Amino acid sequence: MADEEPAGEIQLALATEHQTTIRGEPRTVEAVVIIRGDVDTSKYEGKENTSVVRETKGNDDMELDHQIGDNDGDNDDGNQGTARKNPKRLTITEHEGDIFHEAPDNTVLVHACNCQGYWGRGIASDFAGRYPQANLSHQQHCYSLKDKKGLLGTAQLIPPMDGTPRHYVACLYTSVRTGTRKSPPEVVLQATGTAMIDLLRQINQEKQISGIRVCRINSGLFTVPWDDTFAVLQALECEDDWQHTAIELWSLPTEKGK
Ligand SMILES: Nc1ncnc2c1ncn2[C@@H]1O[C@H](COP(=O)(O)OP(=O)(O)OC[C@H]2O[C@H](OP(=O)(O)O)[C@H](O)[C@@H]2O)[C@@H](O)[C@H]1O
Repeated sequence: MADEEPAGEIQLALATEHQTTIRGEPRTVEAVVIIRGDVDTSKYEGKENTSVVRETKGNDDMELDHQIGDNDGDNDDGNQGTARKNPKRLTITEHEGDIFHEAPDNTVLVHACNCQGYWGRGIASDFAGRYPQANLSHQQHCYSLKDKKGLLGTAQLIPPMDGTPRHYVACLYTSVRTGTRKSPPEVVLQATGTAMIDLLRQINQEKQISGIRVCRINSGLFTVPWDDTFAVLQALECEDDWQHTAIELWSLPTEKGK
């Protein structure tokens, strides 16, 4: 795990400059430097496209309630502010089987992620094996932010970049960390709502998407009861002009009926 590595610095020169948007702010990153411990970072001052990230220790999850999504009280995420009459909801269909199996080109495959930039275990490790370039994009996205927990409650939609079949990979940042330091369930659930809306907004700006497949996010290593996450998804309010509001929930045969 990153926290256990010795002090020092790691430089990641990105193969291609990375364009990303975080909370509406466009960012361009060409190199990432990860600092651990007492390292002089003054040589990186003025290098605009270099993101210098300092790894921090300590459990910061409890600060997060105040940092999820847009908390400025306006109504720009479709789920805050004044209630809408008869809001459009997601159409959710349930499917049994492997989420990856025969997924058509231009399907979005959705999973939940920590904000640290690694897909270590669970279905995340399957994504890492199948989509190595998308994994790199995910890492760059996380390391482009000085304070990674700012990703909580946001989503990253990664376009197809690993050959065929052409699949989009979507990361819902629903917990800052993982393992024993994962975010508490109420934080994960709140983040799931805002992240899913963020993802749907991005999906609905894409022209070629053919479908959206979601696994039972949060219900494995994040240990949030599936019914709670399902209720969050059912309650989401979609924008009226969104074309993509149908999601497929894929459950493994062992999970069906639970
Ligand atoms: N092929 C397949 N098709 C369909 N469903 C499949 C499947 N394979 C597994 N599932 C199910 O997919 C759900 C999610 O279960 P997971 O435990 O993976 O994820 P989660 O969302 O609770 O937690 C996220 C953290 O897990 C990772 O691990 P690390 O932190 O990296 O170590 C990440 O990086 C995050 O941090 C469970 O219902 C699994 O049965």
